[in-house]
Parts: sequence; C-alpha cells; structure tokens
Amino acid sequence: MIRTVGLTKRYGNYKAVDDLSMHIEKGSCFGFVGPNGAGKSTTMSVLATLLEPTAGHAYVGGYDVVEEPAKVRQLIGYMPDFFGVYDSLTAVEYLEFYAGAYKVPKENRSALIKDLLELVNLSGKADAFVDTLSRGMKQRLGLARCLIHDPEVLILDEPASGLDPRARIEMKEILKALRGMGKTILISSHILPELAEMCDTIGIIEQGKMIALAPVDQIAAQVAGHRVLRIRLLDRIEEAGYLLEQSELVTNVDIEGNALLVTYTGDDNGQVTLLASLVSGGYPVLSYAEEAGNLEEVFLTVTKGVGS
Ligand SMILES: Nc1ncnc2c1ncn2[C@@H]1O[C@H](COP(=O)(O)OP(=O)(O)OP(=O)(O)O)[C@@H](O)[C@H]1O
Repeated sequence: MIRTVGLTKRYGNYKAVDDLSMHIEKGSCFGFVGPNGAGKSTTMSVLATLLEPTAGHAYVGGYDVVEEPAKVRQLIGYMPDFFGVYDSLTAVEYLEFYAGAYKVPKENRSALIKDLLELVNLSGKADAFVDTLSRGMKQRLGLARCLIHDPEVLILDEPASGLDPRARIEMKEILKALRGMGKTILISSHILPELAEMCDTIGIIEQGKMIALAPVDQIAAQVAGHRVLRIRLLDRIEEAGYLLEQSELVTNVDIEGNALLVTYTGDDNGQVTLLASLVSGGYPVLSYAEEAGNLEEVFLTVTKGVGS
C-alpha cells in the first residue's frame, strides 16, 4: 500500500532521508521510530505529497506521489506533528470546514461528524470551542479531521507526542479501533515500546537510513545479537570488565555501581562460557542476567552511536 524505493531528500547539502526503501502492506500498521532529526517527518511529508523527493520514488496505493499527488491525497489522511486549529470554531464547525474542503456531500456531513466525534471520544465536546480543548483532545480532533474523507491510509506523525499517560492510552485505543477498520497506518514515535503495542512491523530510522526493519515480534530478535548482560559482582569490577572485553563476542562494557553492563553479540552457549570464565577466574559473581528484551533497550542499542 505504501512503498518507497531509494527515497532520498536533501535540504541543501544535508541528506535528511538517505536511500530509504520500505514496503507497508495493506491493512498493516507500520511503526516508524527514530531519534529527533532522524528523517521521519521528512519521509512522511514526501508520502503526504507535501515535499518532493530529491531522488528515488514513493508510492501510495500504487500512485507515484510526484506524478499523481491528487490521487494520493484522496487515499491518505495525514496528521502532521504540529498543526494549528482554528480557535474561533467549535469542534463540529472545525470538522464541517474540512468536510467542505473534501467535498463530503452536505447531507452526509452531520452524521459523519457525529460518528467521528464518537470515534475519537469527543461527543461531549461537539459544541466546545477548539481553544478550550486540552492538548489530548486537540490531537484527537486532528485525528478526526484526517479521517473526514474516510481515507484508506493514515500517516500519523507522532500523534501521541506531548500527551500525558492517560491521553496516550486514549490515543492508542483509537488507533487500535482504526486498525480494526482495516486502515493501513504509518505512525511515528520516539518511543519504541509504545509503537510495539499497536504495530505489526517496526522500522528504525536514523540519520535518514533504515537501520532495522522487522515484524514487531522479531525486532528484538533481530538485534538479539546485541543483547546486554547485567553482571553484578562483590568486587574486582574493573578487572572483571577488562577480562570480558577480551572476548570477541563482547563489544562494550560499562560499569554501573557494582554491575557490569556487557554488550554481547554471541549466543546462549557463549554466555555460559563467559560466566564460566568469570567463575573460574575467582571473580565474586553475585548475579548474571540478560537484560529483559526491553524494546527501549533494543532501540537504544541499534541507534547507539550512529547519530552521536
Ligand atoms: N526545511 C528544512 N530545511 C533544512 N533542514 C531540515 C528541514 N526540515 C528538516 N530538516 C532537517 O532534516 C533532518 C530530518 O528532520 P525530520 O523532521 O524529518 O526528522 P524527524 O525524525 O521527524 O525528527 P523529530 O522526531 O525531531 O520530528 C533534521 O536534521 C532536520 O534538522
């Protein structure tokens, strides 16, 4: 449903998106995660036909975003990371304005707007002025706005950013409902675990390049080659760290209090050998454990150092 092929976008000499290729199946939810400035918004703006690529191609529903932008716009609902709302309008008036812009037949508008407000849990705020809504409510109204022409594809640039935990949960629930309706969703965030809860595929982008892309249940496994071991010792911490650094399966050792955080690229058998080398060397190992397959950890591991 969405495809980019060698997509590249430069701002002057700076490559914000660098030879990015990805494919998002119809009906799936693709989580686009990356640190600030990674190129998520730029990629999404190209897909939303607001920016032209410098090189490469992007397609939505088979339409080239440069060749047939009008067709693409009809297919997508795009929610930018920052958007203004017209404060002097009520929630209903705001949606009526967009329904008009998308030429929704007049006779259908009020039922449609009622349904959309219900979907985004804003029925009680139908006649409230937009400037009286909380940030979370404004975000949900923005989501309703991008659904006004019943698009098949949603491109949502950090829809949960700046929201408190409760508002994030509400947003997540709405997105799940949209998935249930069969929409294809491309959603970005800085927060991998949050995306993992609702997406089926995760792409991690940094410095304009896709550095990991896998089904959500495999993204941790994909980087399992870089798991982190936490080894607590009674003493001789630095010495033990030095010993472990000699292993070619260990790429980094950090000391945190009385624990070593060991970045490890081997398999389970190698871990046993590593522990055995500590024990046989007489190091007083208190505990030895793999850090839980924490997705935030995965994210930090794969993005570590690339952007710094
Ligand atoms: N109009 C512009 N002119 C010049 N550079 C830009 C422009 N827009 C973005 N950039 C740069 O391109 C890079 C990618 O920005 P982009 O907004 O796509 O990243 P992002 O992953 O969405 O980041 P964030 O999570 O902070 O929104 C950044 O270094 C940014 O400073």
